[in-house]
Amino acid sequence: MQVIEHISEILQPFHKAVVSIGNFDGVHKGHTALFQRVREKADAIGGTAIGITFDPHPLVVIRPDHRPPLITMKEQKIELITATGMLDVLLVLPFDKKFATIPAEDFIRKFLIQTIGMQGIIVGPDYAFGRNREGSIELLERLGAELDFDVTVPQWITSENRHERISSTKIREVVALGNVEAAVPMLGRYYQVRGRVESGRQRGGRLLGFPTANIGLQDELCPAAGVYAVTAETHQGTHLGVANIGYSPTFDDNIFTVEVHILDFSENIYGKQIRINFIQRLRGEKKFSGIEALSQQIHYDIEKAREIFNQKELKEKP
Ligand SMILES: Cc1cc2nc3c(=O)[nH]c(=O)nc-3n(C[C@H](O)[C@H](O)[C@H](O)COP(=O)(O)O)c2cc1C
Ligand SMILES: Nc1ncnc2c1ncn2[C@@H]1O[C@H](COP(=O)(O)OP(=O)(O)O)[C@@H](O)[C@H]1O
Repeated sequence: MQVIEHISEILQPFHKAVVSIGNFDGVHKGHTALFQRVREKADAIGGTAIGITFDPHPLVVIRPDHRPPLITMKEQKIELITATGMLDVLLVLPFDKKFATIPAEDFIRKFLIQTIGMQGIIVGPDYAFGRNREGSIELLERLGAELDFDVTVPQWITSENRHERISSTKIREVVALGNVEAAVPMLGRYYQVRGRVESGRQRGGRLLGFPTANIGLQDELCPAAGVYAVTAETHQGTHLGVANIGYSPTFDDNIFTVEVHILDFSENIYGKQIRINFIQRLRGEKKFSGIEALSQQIHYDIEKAREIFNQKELKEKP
């Protein structure tokens, strides 16, 4: 799949472009289903399957106070869309205030038709884009009749066990509540955060006997404070781990951290990139009477996490 991040790289329209446009935050199963339809339609006409997304998320530019926490940052979004194997081209359009003022009709005529060569578009049932969300399905259908492109609006995709439609909003809700398991059928994978290992308060290893790799989050969605069974991906591969999110109330410094103790691991990974995949929530954060009580509880957390990994058979193949 070709990734294009600057419009100037598009030198001529694509051959029979079939497109889907969206933020695709999370690249969840609903998004994958749309890409599948794009692939099928492109194959049917011998055309090019194209995804169009924006960076940063438009709300970050238009209404920063209403910006949603992101399920996937740009890098992971591109990786996941690539991994679906369904698209030929992904356009990641730089979104800024000027872009936000383009009337939807101009965007369709000048960009989608003239620049891209669009012959078909597939969008979800509530999709609208462009200034003031003028780019409605009605507008697409009206211009489709005039300019001769097809508009396909597939049904909502629902998750198998929840019977409700899959959406980035729903995924944000369950993850924010710590119900990371509920996100799995919607995402088709575990919820993941990524970051560079920063130095913390030097308590984990020395004081507690459980060193933790601390990472800082920016715009990402953060699971509710608490303790989780996780897998941690380092440059060495995938390991089992226990993560703690919150303020470590046993100590009084009141600093928010996202940290992971990686099981059976003793390397210095300061400055390295790691990824944390959330398998299951174990408990909420608690204030303990002291270091010994907290340390004992972390032992129990690790036992519980190992049981979960064994049940899920994550041990051999996390
Ligand atoms: C699995 C796990 C569970 C934890 N649970 C708690 C908790 O319930 N309450 C708490 O105050 N701190 C908890 N901690 C956080 C420790 O207090 C924290 O790791 C320690 O302060 C080290 O911080 P540092 O990495 O910045 O040195 C937990 C840590 C881990 C790894
Ligand atoms: N099993 C492990 N899990 C996580 N980090 C580990 C582990 N073993 C060693 N480390 C290293 O130790 C560091 C954490 O030690 P810690 O005492 O908690 O200090 P800090 O306060 O800087 O987090 C990690 O950033 C990592 O480089």
